Amino acid sequence: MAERIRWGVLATGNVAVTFTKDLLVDPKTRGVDRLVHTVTAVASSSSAARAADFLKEVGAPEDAKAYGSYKELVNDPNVDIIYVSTPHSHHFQNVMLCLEAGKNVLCEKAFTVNAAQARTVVEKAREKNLFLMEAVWTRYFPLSMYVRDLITSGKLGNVTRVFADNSVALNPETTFADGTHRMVNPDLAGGALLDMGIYSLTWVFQCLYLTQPEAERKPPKVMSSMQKYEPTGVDESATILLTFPRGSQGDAHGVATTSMRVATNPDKKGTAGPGVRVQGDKGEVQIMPPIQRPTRTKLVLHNGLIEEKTWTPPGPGVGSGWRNGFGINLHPEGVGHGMFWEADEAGLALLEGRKESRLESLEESITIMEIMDEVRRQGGFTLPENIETTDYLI
Ligand SMILES: NC(=O)C1=CN([C@@H]2O[C@H](COP(=O)(O)OP(=O)(O)OC[C@H]3O[C@@H](n4cnc5c(N)ncnc54)[C@H](OP(=O)(O)O)[C@@H]3O)[C@@H](O)[C@H]2O)C=CC1
Ligand SMILES: O=C1OC[C@@H](O)[C@H](O)[C@H]1O
Repeated sequence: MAERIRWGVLATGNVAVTFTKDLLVDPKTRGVDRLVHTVTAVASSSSAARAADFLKEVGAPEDAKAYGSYKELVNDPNVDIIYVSTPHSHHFQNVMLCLEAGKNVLCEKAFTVNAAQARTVVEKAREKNLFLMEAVWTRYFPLSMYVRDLITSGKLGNVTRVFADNSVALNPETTFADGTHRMVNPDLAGGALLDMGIYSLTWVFQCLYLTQPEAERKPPKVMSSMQKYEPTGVDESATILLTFPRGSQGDAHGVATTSMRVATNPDKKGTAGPGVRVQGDKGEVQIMPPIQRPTRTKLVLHNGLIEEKTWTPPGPGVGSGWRNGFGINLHPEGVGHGMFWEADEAGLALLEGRKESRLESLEESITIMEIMDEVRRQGGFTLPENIETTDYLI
């Protein structure tokens, strides 16, 4: 008999809609029979009416509660785990609120705005013996598992280089002309690095760090360059060179790039080539963009083997559309978005009593935040003090 995971949703913006619709897809459609997800409550800081509209929009059960404040949500005894989907500027305060109230948490990326905040929430989760996970959904795709298996099985040989680019030409002066959108607004921790660069770093890390035996994982050295978006001072592009020490094997290099000025996928059809290249001495695997939700891979080996694969998330999922904040990206009917796989990992952890994800430990989330801190330091980019603080203000 499948066990029920009772979710609370904190904030009702774009990604919350997508995530919650995916959450409510029957897990059997993806071969999961140990659990079933349900939504028992949602909170909007705008109003209880907005929360009620959200519940209708996502097709939540009739008896789900709609709250007009996050505090009410974290105190609901019928919630096992809370999905935090505010802008990253607010993750630290919101995650602390949940943990202080004794709730398990799945928090959207970027986990926090800096490593000090990440360390603080991790300490709090451990002190309270609660589950905590950064919602980097890409890691949980079967496609990602395939790529990691190619690396650990030795099929690519010794993997010593990964290129990963996540860039979307957003035309920020026009798209975000008034400077208030979270992508460009420093008060909402705007900038390409924290929002999109995290996926480039995710690919580099899941290929060059997660695939190493735990005891041998070492943080990389960081060199980077950053370009600012003049109207608001956030970063519009970041280029990062990571050197992973590998002892006698020789170092491995990761090149992680991100930009809101140019595009990985200019025609949105993948014609321009891969967004990620994972290279070993026997060949490479390419991941076609968008790299946060990839559906196509190409394996190219030195021995002449070429293998292209398509990885469509099972449906019914969001079906008619995905609101990504910059417009609507349509998926065909019957195709899911793919956020359910990360929810399954969180749900299984609750059933098994685990306090962390198996595919991204809290130490790894902190290490990646440390790298983003260093990239911002090298680029001379700080966020407002009230966002960078580790003081819990609520
Ligand atoms: N995994 C993924 O694919 C994606 C992840 N994300 C991540 O999710 C987070 C949210 O992104 P997204 O949903 O696009 O953002 P939205 O702006 O669409 O939604 C954010 C929500 O947060 C709440 N909120 C609380 N305080 C504020 C504030 N001061 N300003 C704005 N909103 C506030 C609001 O909900 P309410 O009024 O109900 O409280 C708002 O609707 C980000 O951290 C982003 O990185 C985003 C897109 C895709
Ligand atoms: O996580 C994300 O993935 C999709 C993008 O559109 C969005 O900016 C980002 O937050």
